Parts: sequence; structure tokens; C-alpha cells
Amino acid sequence: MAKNKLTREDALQFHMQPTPGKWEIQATVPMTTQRDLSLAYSPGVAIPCEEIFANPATAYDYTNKGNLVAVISNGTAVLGLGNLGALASKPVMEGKSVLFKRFADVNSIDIELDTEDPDAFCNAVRLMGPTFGGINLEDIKAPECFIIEQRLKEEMDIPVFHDDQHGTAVICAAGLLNALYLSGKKIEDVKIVLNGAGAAGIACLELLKSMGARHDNCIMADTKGVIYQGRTEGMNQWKSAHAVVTDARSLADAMKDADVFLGVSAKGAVTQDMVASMAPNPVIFAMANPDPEITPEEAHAVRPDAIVATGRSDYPNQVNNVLGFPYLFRGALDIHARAINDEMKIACAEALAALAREDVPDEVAMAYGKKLSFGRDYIIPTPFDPRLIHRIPTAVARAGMKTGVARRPIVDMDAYELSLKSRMDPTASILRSLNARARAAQSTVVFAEGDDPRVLRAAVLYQRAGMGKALVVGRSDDVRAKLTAEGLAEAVDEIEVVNAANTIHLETYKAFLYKRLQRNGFDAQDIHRLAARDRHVFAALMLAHGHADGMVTGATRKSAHVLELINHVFDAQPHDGAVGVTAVLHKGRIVLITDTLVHEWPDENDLADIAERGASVARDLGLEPRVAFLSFSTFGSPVSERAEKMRKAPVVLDNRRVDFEYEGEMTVDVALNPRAQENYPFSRLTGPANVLVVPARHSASISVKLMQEMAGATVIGPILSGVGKPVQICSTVSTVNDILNMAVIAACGID
Ligand SMILES: NC(=O)C1=CN([C@@H]2O[C@H](COP(=O)(O)OP(=O)(O)OC[C@H]3O[C@@H](n4cnc5c(N)ncnc54)[C@H](OP(=O)(O)O)[C@@H]3O)[C@@H](O)[C@H]2O)C=CC1
Ligand SMILES: CC(=O)C(=O)O
Ligand SMILES: [Mg+2]
Repeated sequence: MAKNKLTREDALQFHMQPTPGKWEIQATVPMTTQRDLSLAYSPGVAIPCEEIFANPATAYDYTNKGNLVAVISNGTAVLGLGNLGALASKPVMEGKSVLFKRFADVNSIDIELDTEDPDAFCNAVRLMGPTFGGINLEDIKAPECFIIEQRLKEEMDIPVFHDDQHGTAVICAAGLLNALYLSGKKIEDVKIVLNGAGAAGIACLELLKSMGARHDNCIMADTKGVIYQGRTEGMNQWKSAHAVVTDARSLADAMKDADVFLGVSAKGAVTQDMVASMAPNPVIFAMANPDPEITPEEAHAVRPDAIVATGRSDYPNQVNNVLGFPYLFRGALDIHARAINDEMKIACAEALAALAREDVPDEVAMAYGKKLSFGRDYIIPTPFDPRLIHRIPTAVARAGMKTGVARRPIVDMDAYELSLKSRMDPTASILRSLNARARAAQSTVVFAEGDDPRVLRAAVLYQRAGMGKALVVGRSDDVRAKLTAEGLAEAVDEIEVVNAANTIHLETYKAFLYKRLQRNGFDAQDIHRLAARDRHVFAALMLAHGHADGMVTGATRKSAHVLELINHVFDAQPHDGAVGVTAVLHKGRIVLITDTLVHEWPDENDLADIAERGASVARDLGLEPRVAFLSFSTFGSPVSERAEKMRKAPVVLDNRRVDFEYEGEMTVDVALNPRAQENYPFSRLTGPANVLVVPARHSASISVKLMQEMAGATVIGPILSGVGKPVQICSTVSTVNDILNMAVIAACGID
């Protein structure tokens, strides 16, 4: 079943926030000083221009050409939505660009050309050749796409690849190899019916035939029905090449006794009756996007013996070209290929099929919240498989070198494989695995501030993402009005609103609170006010009594105030061992900064406690902790009274015999930079620190906010640790995503 229900509103919000669209450009060189300007621009820029003029191959050394791919469309076949035109295709093309970056670290820009004329299209693309290392054509309808691709391949000296044709064919072939293996059938013997005789359909059938499928066993159909020999209506030369002698005229006729159905046509093109008439153990790839020809539920209802795949990410077996184009181009770019040829495509298909049969690493299981193993529901690797980046491009590059399209062959393949591994951003996998853990935990999270639209959105997202149950503290009519104003009216019935008026536990909560606070100047009336009217306290009481597994608050009030209120219910004071740990993610690195919430001016013993909590949170996030005690001096120089406690804290830890690395005092550059660390060979850190213990809360706050504002770092936290229950306090400037991240941390039980 499709698990993660997406609404139109979700999709539109995603595309609007934080800025319209899905990507932006950043400089990779410093652009701060006069000298930087003179190098990046005139006069310095003249030198590489002259070098490239003298030797064009050096464009790969002095410009971004070698890692830049254009995603180009005219919008004539946008997914399965039809001819929406150039402008409306832009979200898909921006999407392909970010997939290039995310999965294979290929820089990519989208270009939408407002023409249906193949000549005009080819001219525009050809003239852009010098800019790019490769051209990925996308969502251009058949038959024009065949003419365009063929011409551009002839006219350009960089890879030109129509993703909907060859990307789809490669993934379809990989999935089919494995599906047939599982159903005990051979490609030479099976009867294949393919619906949709366009870009994807023609290319799929051609590749499968080159891999052994027999012409007479393959029937192709389009909107006019079966493409039989002698048909004249709606034909073209590409369809004619696949016409067969057959009595079948409709798709239903063709599907009778078929072993394989491949759909690259449109939503709902296949009925349950058609599926029911197929041969035993049928293979059904309903690849139309965004909605398949038939859903897996519908297909399985009539044929439980079928292996079913779709193009979507919310069902098992996603047969989608996202598994192909990033890695095909990565391999091609890395050998400065002139083209992506058939051998490279087949190498890609075989490598993907082989990968799916291997043991799946735990990391992937974490990302998907379940163990995957080769079988009917796992015939093809999942897009988040971290092995793809080093396994597929190497296979593609090898095939390219063997077939002579490499301008710069790779000499050391082992080193190449290693360099591919290091391209991927480890922070992405941390966030992904937290999400997966939350999904597996299915925790009930109480969102204390149900009067804030950001909180409501986060609560709805939490629940819709299948993480568990979201409870929001608030008044039902107010929540309803706010959700409706946010365009989320249908979510009103999805999330549960909780408050003092609708709980049966109010008296229990009050008794608990009275017991804790009666000797601190609180009388019965104060207790009633706190328990019944303060949403932070009410949510904390729910958590304390096991009526929720985690709580999130702090979006509407300063964290110090919120912490004070939480302290009525939990022991979250400095002397209780509570600590705030903030994760800062930037440029593929993650560091935890602590204490960002509880201790104003910790002494050396507090600092040692803080280090222990920081190390524990690091382990919870999947990091092996290396703790640095930070100051403005390193190992006693310069001497300063203010640095004294940072010098003493490691000594306190020495006596505690903790099981993680720590060192200090040191400046932040020594903590983070391995070269700066070389000056201190006696240091006990074996690498850059990932937990930074700072001298005071104000320095913590300054560091985190500086990273956020100046560098655009992603900040998660402060994660409140040491309270014994997952209470997470976000900041008043939190976005919906920040609040959701805190809910995920709470849901994972990190405390
Ligand atoms: N999963 C994946 O990775 C991919 C999936 N696709 C999907 O494949 C589909 C086609 O894309 P593409 O090849 O680029 O588009 P094209 O426009 O090039 O081709 C579409 C083809 O589908 C046929 N068709 C359309 N509707 C029906 C129908 N109801 N019954 C039978 N045939 C139909 C058309 O028939 P006619 O010739 O008679 O007009 C045409 O032959 C889309 O849904 C797209 O999302 C595409 C690429 C990748
Ligand atoms: C996946 C894709 O490229 C398409 O559906 O068009
Ligand atoms: Mg496409």
C-alpha cells in the first residue's frame, strides 16, 4: 500500500519553501577580497581563457564543464501528464537536477526550451555544448525525441542521453532480469506485452531485444491498440520496427497468457481482468508516473502470484530512471566520455541487477525502516542505497573505457571507487536514519503548541510521514480554524487535539504536580492553573504519565522560559545533569555543540558531565564521539584564567574512565582541522572532534547562530539530554522542518 499520503498542499509548500523552486547556485572559490575578485574575474580570469583557447581539453581543468550536466526539455511529455509545455515542465526538470546532485554529486541545471520544432530545439542545444560535460534530455515526446537525440549525438562531442528512453530501458532491464530469475523464466522464452509506444516504450523493447527477448514474443500497444503488421493508423517508423504478425488487436487480447506486462503509457490503462488473464507468475511493471497503469493492490487482488513494480517511491520495487541517469553520467563524466553507448547502458543494468541480489547493508534497512532481501518485493536496489554511488559509475566507466569513448581513462580504479564513496554527504544519511528510526518506533509525540500554525503543520507532517501518532495541545475549534487557514482542512480529522477539558487524567496530573511543588510555594490554585492552562506543563505531564512517548515545544516562547515550566514536571536543572546538545550540519560535516541550553557558566565538573551527555547523543546519532573542550587557548597557550576550567575538565574525565576520546583545552580550528592537529602530536584525538564542549551558554549560542546565519548550516536542536524522557525544545524562529526534526529526535527516544 502507498504509505506516505501526500496532499497537493504538501507538494506546493515543498516547492515554495524556503525559496521558490528546488535549487540555487553557490560559489566554490572565495569571493571576499580584492585579490579574490582579481583572480575570479578580470584580470586573472584571462589566463585560463588563453589556456583553453590553446588547448580545449583544459576546459575540464579550469571550468566546471566536466561536472556539469544540462537537463533539457520542451515539456511535450511531462511524466505521464502529457504536453504541458516548457514552463510547466520546470518543476520536473529542477527535480532531475537535484537528483543528479543528491545521488551522484553531479552539478546540473535545468533548461526549458519553448519549442516543439526539432530543428529549433537541436540548434539551441548544440550551441550550448561548450558549457556542459553532458546533456540529459527529458520528457520530450515521441517520435520527435528520436530525431532530436540522434541528431544531437551526431553533432555534439559530449554525451547526449534521452533519459526517458535509455534511463528507463536500463532500469526496466535490470528489474526484469531479476524478476524473471525469481519466477524461473528465461528472457528468450517469455511473452512480453508493452503498453506505450513512445520514448520509453520503444527504448525498453529495443534494449530487451538486444538482451535476448525474441521479436515475435513481444507485442507493443499504444492508444490505438496492438501494433500489428499492416496497421496504418497512428504509425511511425519506430513503431513499425516492432510490429508483429498477430490476431490480437486490443491490449486485453494481447495480455492473455502474457508472462510480462510493461507499462509506460498512462494511469489506469490496465484492468484487473487483463491482469487475471496473464500466465502463471506474471511480471507486471506499471511504470507510468505519477500514477501507474494499475496499482500493486489492484494487481495483487486478482493475481497474488504476480511480481509487481511501479515508478513510484511509495511502493516496493521502484522501477524508475532515478536509479540510472545520476550514475550513468557520473561514470561518463569521470572518463570525459564522448558518448554514453549501449555497452555502458548494459553494464549499468547488469550492475544494478547484481547489486539487488547482494546482502542489503543495515544502513539501507535503517533508511527504509525494514530489512530488505532479494525477493518479490525487492528486485531492484532502492534509491537511497549508499552502494550505488561507487558500484554503478565504476561499471559504466569500465565499459566506456573498454569501448573507446573515454577521453581520459581512469588508471587506478580502486582509487576511483574510493573517491566516489567520499562524494556522498554523510549528514544526509544521519537525517535519513533518524527518520527511519522514528518510523520504526511509531511513537506518539505531543506537540505542546497547537495554537501555532508551524507546529500544526509539523504535527500533520509527522503523522502523514508514517512516523507515528501526533497529539496537539490546543482548543479543537482553534486548531480546526488554523488548519483550515493553512489549507489543511482535511487534516482536522487526522490529528488528535488534547487539552485539560478532554482528558480523564487531569486530577492525576494535578496530584502529581502538587506533590512535586507543594513545598516550593505553589498552592492548589497555582497547580490547577499550571496543569489545566499551561500547554507546556500539560504536555510534560502527559509525557511523565506515559500518555505520550515524546514531546516538542518551544516554538512560541523563549527556551529559558519553557525550560523553567518543564522543570515543574521533570528534573531538568543543571544539577540534575540535563544538558542541551545542538547538532550543526554543514558541507558534509556534523558537529555537536554543547551545552547550548541548560548550564549558563559550567565549572569543570559540569563540563565533564556535559561531555558525557554530548558523547551519548553523538552515539545516539550514529557517530563515534571525539570530544574537544574549547577555549581561545590551546594546551596552555596563551595562559588565561578564563581557560582554566577547560584545562581542568579533561582531568576530571581522566578520573571517570569514560569510553570515548576527549582532549583539551584547544581552539576550535585545532579541534576541527587535522592539519592544525599535527602541531600537537601528543593529543589523544585520533581525528577531527565531533563534539565541541564550549565554555558557557553564551559562547554556545553565538557559535551556533553564527554558523546558521553566516554559513547557512542546518541546525538541529538543542536536543535536551539527561532528563530521562524525550522532551525537545525548539527555538522561536524554527521552521516547520526544524520542528519536525525535533519531533523525530523525540520520537527516536533520544534524551
Ligand atoms: N518509471 C520510469 O522511470 C519512467 C516512466 N515513464 C512513464 O512512461 C509514460 C510515457 O512516457 P514517454 O514514453 O516519455 O511519453 P511519450 O509521449 O513519448 O509516449 C507515450 C506513449 O504512450 C502511449 N499511450 C498514452 N496513453 C495510453 C493509453 N491509455 N493506452 C495505451 N497507450 C497509451 C502513447 O500512444 P500514441 O503513440 O498512440 O499516442 C505513446 O505511444 C509516462 O507515464 C511516463 O511517466 C517514462 C519514463 C521513465
Ligand atoms: C521518471 C520519468 O522520467 C518520467 O516519468 O517521465
Ligand atoms: Mg521523464
